[in-house]
Amino acid sequence: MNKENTITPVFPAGEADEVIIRIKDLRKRFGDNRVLNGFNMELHQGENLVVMGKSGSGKTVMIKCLVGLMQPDSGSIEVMGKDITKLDRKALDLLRADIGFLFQGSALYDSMTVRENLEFPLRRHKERFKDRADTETLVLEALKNVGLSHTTELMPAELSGGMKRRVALARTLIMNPRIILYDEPTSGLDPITAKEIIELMRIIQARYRTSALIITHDVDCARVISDRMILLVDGINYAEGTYSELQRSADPQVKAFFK
Ligand SMILES: Nc1ncnc2c1ncn2[C@@H]1O[C@H](COP(=O)(O)OP(=O)(O)OP(=O)(O)O)[C@@H](O)[C@H]1O
Repeated sequence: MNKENTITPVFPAGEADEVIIRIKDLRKRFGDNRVLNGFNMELHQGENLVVMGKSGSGKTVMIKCLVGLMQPDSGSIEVMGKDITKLDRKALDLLRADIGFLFQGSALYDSMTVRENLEFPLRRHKERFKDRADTETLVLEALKNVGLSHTTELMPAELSGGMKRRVALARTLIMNPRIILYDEPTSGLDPITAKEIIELMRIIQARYRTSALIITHDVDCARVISDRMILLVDGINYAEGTYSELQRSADPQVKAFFK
């Protein structure tokens, strides 16, 4: 991938081969509907991993299991060395503070200004941030990182779709997460705005050395952002590799993703 080498990381990188998330033999069914049938995945430090799967293939179910919102039937999920299926609520909450989410719809609070939207997670996790710079500085820094320094006093209704997503990303970054989970980060955006968001994701990964799991249908997004990809078919990690490796595959199920 054509990584930007002019970006200075603000946090020291971890070990490149350190596994941040390890999912083993994950299984989940709803009645007769066997959604995950032994899914395996490893996310490494600093990596952008894209998971692609058809609609209804179980991507959301996998993410919900990963963050402890859904209990799998079996399998193990280790996040930064902890098996999340065995954590109590408090420990899970603590772990979740290291994980940033950028989900469909961005979900900003409509009645709050951009500044208040960004302050919200900081207030919620006061303990965690007591040693960091003051709120004002953190908010401005996060907005600057997404190119929206001028929007602090605006309401979400005054922002375009792309700007909303940038603010949502700033709100995620302000938490200084080690992992970011993106669920369809470009859905609903026009191609140019989608490109801008992808570029921003790339810059953020380079600057913050976050590890990112990206769920997308968007082949262009996968091509630009992914270091590695997993294709989820029939509830398993059907194929894995770089974008160009997978694109060259002769397997009809793999080819179908690149049409
Ligand atoms: N709580 C639930 N109860 C019953 N079935 C569910 C539940 N959650 C998901 N499913 C089923 O699991 C399957 C996978 O759903 P999931 O939302 O993970 O798909 P997806 O790959 O994220 O699809 P999309 O790309 O359209 O968002 C679907 O058949 C869905 O109906």
